[in-house]
Amino acid sequence: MSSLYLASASPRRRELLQQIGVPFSLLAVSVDETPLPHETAEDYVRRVALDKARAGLAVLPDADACVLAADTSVVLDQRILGKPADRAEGLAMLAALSGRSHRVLTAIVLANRGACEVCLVDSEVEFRAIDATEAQAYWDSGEPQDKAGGYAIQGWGAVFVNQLRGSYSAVVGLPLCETAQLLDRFGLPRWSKSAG
Ligand SMILES: Cc1cn([C@H]2C[C@H](O)[C@@H](COP(=O)(O)OP(=O)(O)OP(=O)(O)O)O2)c(=O)[nH]c1=O
Repeated sequence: MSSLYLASASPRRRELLQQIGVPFSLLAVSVDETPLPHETAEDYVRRVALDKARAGLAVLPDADACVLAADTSVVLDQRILGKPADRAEGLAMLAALSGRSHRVLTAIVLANRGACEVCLVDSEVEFRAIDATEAQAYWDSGEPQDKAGGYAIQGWGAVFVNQLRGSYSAVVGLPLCETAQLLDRFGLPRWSKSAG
């Protein structure tokens, strides 16, 4: 049976994959995450996830192994919100997200040397209004800094979310239902397959 490498430095993705009982090793990859001019948000997350998977395949220690990679972006009015570069950008993101709905796009890629599958998961998150004092306190907590859109639904940021339509695990960074389906297609083990 071939082994699986997760091409990610995200502790969230690692924890989510562990949650469904998948044996895997980690691969460190680094790709350029700058959006291309006129690129749609959907094309952007797909491309970046594919780039991460390709970068993983290029450094695979085992030629028969598979690579899993993902990319998550918050999208507001077609605008891609990545990780905030600094406090000012983080506060501007929270102000823009306050009191309205946005989309969270997560693309996952599972690939080996002979096959490559991509899946895009689109979720909608609605925030209640956030005032400036609360936004500043939230930024100062340190939680938003390495998160797309400058918040974490799995952390203190949960208090902003009054509605979610879609996949909670996709918003956190790895859609588990779709990931399990891809793993099954590649014949890779997860809890229900290995049980018994
Ligand atoms: C919206 C949202 C994002 N995030 C995180 C998930 C991702 O780690 C991060 C989006 O950035 P990504 O570039 O998708 O991932 P990453 O750089 O953290 O990790 P990798 O090495 O796999 O490229 O934002 C949350 O943890 N919670 C949330 O609610």
